[in-house]
Amino acid sequence: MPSYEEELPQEQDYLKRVTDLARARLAAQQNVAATEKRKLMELNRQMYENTVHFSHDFDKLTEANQELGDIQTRTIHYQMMMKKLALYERMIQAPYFARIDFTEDGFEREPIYIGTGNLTDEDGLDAYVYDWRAPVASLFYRCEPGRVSYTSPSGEISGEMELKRQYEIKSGRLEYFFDSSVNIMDDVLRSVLSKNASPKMKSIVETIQREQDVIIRDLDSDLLMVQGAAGSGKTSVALHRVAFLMYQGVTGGLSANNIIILSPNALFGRYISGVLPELGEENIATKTFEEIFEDYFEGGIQLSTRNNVLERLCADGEDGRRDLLRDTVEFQLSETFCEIIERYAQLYERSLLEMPDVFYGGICIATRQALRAELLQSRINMPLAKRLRVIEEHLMERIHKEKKARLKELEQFVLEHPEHQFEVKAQARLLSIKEITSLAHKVRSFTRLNIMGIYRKLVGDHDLFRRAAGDLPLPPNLDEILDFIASGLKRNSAGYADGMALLYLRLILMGGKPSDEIKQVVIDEAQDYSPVHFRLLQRMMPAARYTVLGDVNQTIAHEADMTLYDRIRIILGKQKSTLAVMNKSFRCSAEITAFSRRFLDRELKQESFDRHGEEPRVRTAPDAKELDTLLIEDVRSCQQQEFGSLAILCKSFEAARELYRRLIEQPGLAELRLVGEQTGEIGRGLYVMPIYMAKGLEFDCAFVYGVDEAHYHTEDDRKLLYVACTRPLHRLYLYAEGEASHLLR
Ligand SMILES: Nc1ncnc2c1ncn2[C@@H]1O[C@H](COP(=O)(O)OP(=O)(O)OP(=O)(O)O)[C@@H](O)[C@H]1O
Repeated sequence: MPSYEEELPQEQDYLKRVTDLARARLAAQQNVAATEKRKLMELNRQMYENTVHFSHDFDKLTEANQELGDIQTRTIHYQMMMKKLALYERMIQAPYFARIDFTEDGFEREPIYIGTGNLTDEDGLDAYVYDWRAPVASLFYRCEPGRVSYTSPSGEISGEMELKRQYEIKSGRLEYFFDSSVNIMDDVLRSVLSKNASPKMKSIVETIQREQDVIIRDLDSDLLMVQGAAGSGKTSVALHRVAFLMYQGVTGGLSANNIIILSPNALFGRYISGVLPELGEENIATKTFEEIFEDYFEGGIQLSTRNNVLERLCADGEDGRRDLLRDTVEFQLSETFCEIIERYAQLYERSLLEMPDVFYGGICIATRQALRAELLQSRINMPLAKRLRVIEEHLMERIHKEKKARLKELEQFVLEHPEHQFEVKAQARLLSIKEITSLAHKVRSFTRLNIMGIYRKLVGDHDLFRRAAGDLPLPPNLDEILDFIASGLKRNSAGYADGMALLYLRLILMGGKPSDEIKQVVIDEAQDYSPVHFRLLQRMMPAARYTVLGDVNQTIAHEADMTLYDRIRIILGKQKSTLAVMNKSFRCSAEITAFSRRFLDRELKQESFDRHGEEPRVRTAPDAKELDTLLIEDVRSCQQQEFGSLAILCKSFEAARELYRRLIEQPGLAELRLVGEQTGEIGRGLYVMPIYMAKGLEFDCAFVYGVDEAHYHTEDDRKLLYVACTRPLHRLYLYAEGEASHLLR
């Protein structure tokens, strides 16, 4: 076998060829792109001038419309050019990170260099670098040298893998390379994981693990679910999978507007926003359910956020009130509540929707019976709101038909009553307009649905609620729950759980907005969603495929176990569903993972990647002042050790704010920042925040404050501690005033 020194010149030579080629490509593409840009700008200018000039000429406007189509096509083409330019720029810096030598049965040995994009020669026949998403690259992630096979679009391909090599290339220079075995791969991963946390999530393309790769490349499942321990790479896998599905775009797969990523809050959305661009893909906007609500209600109802509910559930307060809020929210987001809303919607249509006789000029143009008959005869699978619109149109047509005759009557009326302002015809027309306007208003009072009003009627009338529920199981404290909901409803604003129920009611009564273009829905932190969320998605995007990732041990203020995944499968109703499990945590050191294990459901195993650090420490003090002193000491010590991101985690925002006020006074802690609902982004530095806002994020060091028995003693608290203790990569400290909670034992 040739030695490192013998191989080095060949490798350097290959790198030079590849970077030279990337440079040449970049230069050529830059010229083409510059010409294309000029053309596009010229077309845009012409289009603008023509549209202004011909704004009254229909033919010219049609022509302009066609031009607009051309511009859009050229813009897409231009964007693809820009993507290529970015790829060549990346390749000049580091064109590949791995190589495998593969001899396909019946062919010659071929070195396959793997990077974040494809690079071929001019005619596209010889590949210099393969994209990590190409089928052959899966050998690098899944196999050891020896007899191997991979799945390509044309079927299973077998052969011999002779070499598996990794490279460190910086600024176009080969720093070193090594031939990898399992142990060496682990060393590389250990070195990657030992680094400090970064403010934005990073790509893991060079160290994707076998079980992660299987999930990333799955093309068979309509519903792919992943239960993964904290820090096992769920979010990373989700984003690499999105990049993979977009790569399939070349062969008829997905573009950015075919994918939606649901994120628990805006802060998390921003944290993950760097990964796809780093992989050379367009970023995909993440959405929260609060934003989806806003898309439908368009500012008509102000919705309070889920974080707001979590705060009320986690903050200090009267236990009874908190329990009632928890019961209420749990019930509102449940399957039963959805079922009740569905039954209520039917009841509303059949017997609660009141339609009066409609009179015009003293004549009945439609009786209530006729209107009801028309409603029932209309297409039953059309949402009620649409059928009512048809009725409204019919009524207005009838009114317009009678208008002339009615005008004659009104002229006669005006003649008989001489005390009017204008001449007879004008006065009659004025009366006619007023009459029709008021009638249209009356018609709309029953053809236009007021979702908030309909919902308020349901939750405000206990008998009606029970009637709608029929034989469904109801909570024992239903009356209390309904009073609690009704008292919280305002005219133009709603709590988060009300909002989800309102959205569900709206989709049933008014139908969804067409969103056939969404083909893949990615849901991270799935354990935070309830049946209503999955039912909403099912109604909004029935044809989409789903990737759902969660950890039932990380629920906050509600219960979840492995049956969560069965329920998701049933609600989404997908034929081909798969549940994968990822147990190994890559985020925390082995000591932190071992410590966090005490908060886990025993049935779910959790392993740690073999990376070691200091043991977590539980610190206690008799009063808050002394406890603060210990905390400050630890924070300073971590800062001196050059840890860049530090988070002090409290049970609620209220507790975080109180601690913030005390600490900000301390010398040397001026950079401390309080993270709340309004915080857009967090970078390196020292933060204090509620645990529920730290979900999905990671820090070098975490300081979990206030873990005394009084604050942490329930099952919910146990899960909250699990979330908090699995945030740090390197250091974990916990602080209790008096005795620490028994949950820490
Ligand atoms: N194969 C890998 N190679 C390198 N780093 C990895 C790998 N898998 C995961 N990581 C790292 O582990 C950390 C945790 O990953 P990630 O946030 O995706 O986990 P998670 O399961 O979503 O966590 P949580 O349950 O807390 O939401 C990140 O820093 C990520 O970069």
